[in-house]
Order: sequence, then C-alpha cells, then structure tokens
Amino acid sequence: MTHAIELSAATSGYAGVPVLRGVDLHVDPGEVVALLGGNGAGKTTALLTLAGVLKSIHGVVRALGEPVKAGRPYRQARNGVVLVPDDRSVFANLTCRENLKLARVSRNLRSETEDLVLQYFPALRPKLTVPAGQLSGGEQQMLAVGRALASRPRVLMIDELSLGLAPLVVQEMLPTIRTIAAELDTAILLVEQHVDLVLEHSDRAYVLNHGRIALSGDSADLLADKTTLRASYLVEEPVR
Ligand SMILES: Nc1ncnc2c1ncn2[C@@H]1O[C@H](COP(=O)(O)OP(=O)(O)OP(=O)(O)O)[C@@H](O)[C@H]1O
Repeated sequence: MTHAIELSAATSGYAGVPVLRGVDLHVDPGEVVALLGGNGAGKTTALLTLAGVLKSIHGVVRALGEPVKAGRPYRQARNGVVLVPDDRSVFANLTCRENLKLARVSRNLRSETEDLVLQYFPALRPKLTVPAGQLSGGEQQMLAVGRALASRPRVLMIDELSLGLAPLVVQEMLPTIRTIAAELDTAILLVEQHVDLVLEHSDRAYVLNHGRIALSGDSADLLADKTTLRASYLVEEPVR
C-alpha cells in the first residue's frame, strides 16, 4: 500500500544541521496520527519536511506516492498536501467567508466547499460575515482547519491544534478531525500537546525525542501504558 505521507530514514534540519535524525513515519488515508514530543523535539521540523518547506538531508520523503520536492510547498498544497501552521495564518481583516473564498479561488474550487466546511464546523455559520480577527481562538482554529479543508486535501497536517485554546475547545474539535479523516478518507497528522486527549481521538501516534522516534504504536496501547509513554519523553539525547 502506498502511504499518503512517509518519512523513511529521514534526516532534515536547518542550514545542513540535522534536527530530525533517521525518522521513519507514515500516515495512511483515513487515519489520524498524532505526533507527540516535548519542546524542540522536532515535530514542526517533521511537518515542514513533509510539506516540502524543508529539504531533507538524507532519506526518503514521499507524499501521495511521489518524492516531495522541497522549496515548492505551494505545489504540494495544490496536489492536496496541506499544512495548517501553528500561527493559523487567517486573514484578520477579512470575514470568515472571504477567508474560505480565498482558499477556494486560489485552488479553483467550487462554491459547495463552503457547505462542506460548515458541515464539519457549524459554529462558523453565524460567523461568516464576521472579520476573522474578531473570532475566538477556537473559532479561528476552526476557520484555519476549515480553510485547509476547503481545498479538499488528501493529506492534512495540523501543527499545535490546541495552541492557546481551552481544553474544552480541543475536546470538541478532535472528534470532528477524526470524522473528517473517516468520511473524506483524508490522512491527518496532528501535532498536539494535550497528550491524553489526542491519544483518545487518534489511531496511532509517534513520540519524537531529540529528533528521533522514541516510541510509536496504536494510540490506545500508548494510552494504556503511561509509564512507557512518559519514559519516551525523557530519553537522554544520544551521544553522537
Ligand atoms: N528556523 C530554524 N533555524 C534553526 N533551528 C531551528 C529553526 N526552527 C527550529 N529550529 C530548531 O530545531 C529544533 C526542533 O524545533 P521544532 O520547532 O521542530 O520542535 P517542536 O518539536 O515543534 O517544538 P515546539 O513544541 O517547541 O514547537 C529546535 O532545537 C529548534 O531550536
């Protein structure tokens, strides 16, 4: 089976300095996979590598069966590999509807995509004419994910879904993310700090520590063995 996205023995970083080191990771269509790890573990670096923003130093980076060409993230997005960055990047002065429209226009999509977004995020319906800057943090995150959804991605990567959000909001959004994956057959890779919550609402998970995979497996198994999970965050940096 061709994975929707895949890192195989992948090493990547900044200015030739490795941050991710020999990472194997994949996400299949319809799966929600959590990418966990402490601060600076390399989670964002992994997403940027898969999105074609960063070039790998070694190893294989594939998306939708093709090698990812770094430096052309817009092409990746057009092909259906979309990253929602942790700053959400909604246009504060534009209304919700205009934000969604921009996603559609730039990718030449049809108008029923707004209905699709509202199907998954009905809380945005009364906000369609409200400037995005006036939305709550949770609504802005729904808009950011909704805008990504408007392009009908085959791969959706979300960096720090919960950044600045109340746990209750995250608790509401995670089941929706899972429904999107199941109903649209989208491969979803989630970076998330609320470990227990995301493990409850994902199929599999990887824990990154110092740029290496310290633990991986079914989310339910990881959730059931907290000792091993906690230990995976505490692995000492390997001596090089
Ligand atoms: N643009 C950059 N140039 C150089 N080093 C960077 C750059 N961005 C990140 N790094 C370094 O790469 C390492 C991994 O960063 P990354 O952002 O991938 O971690 P993370 O797991 O997403 O952490 P966090 O949860 O804190 O965002 C860190 O040591 C960080 O300082």
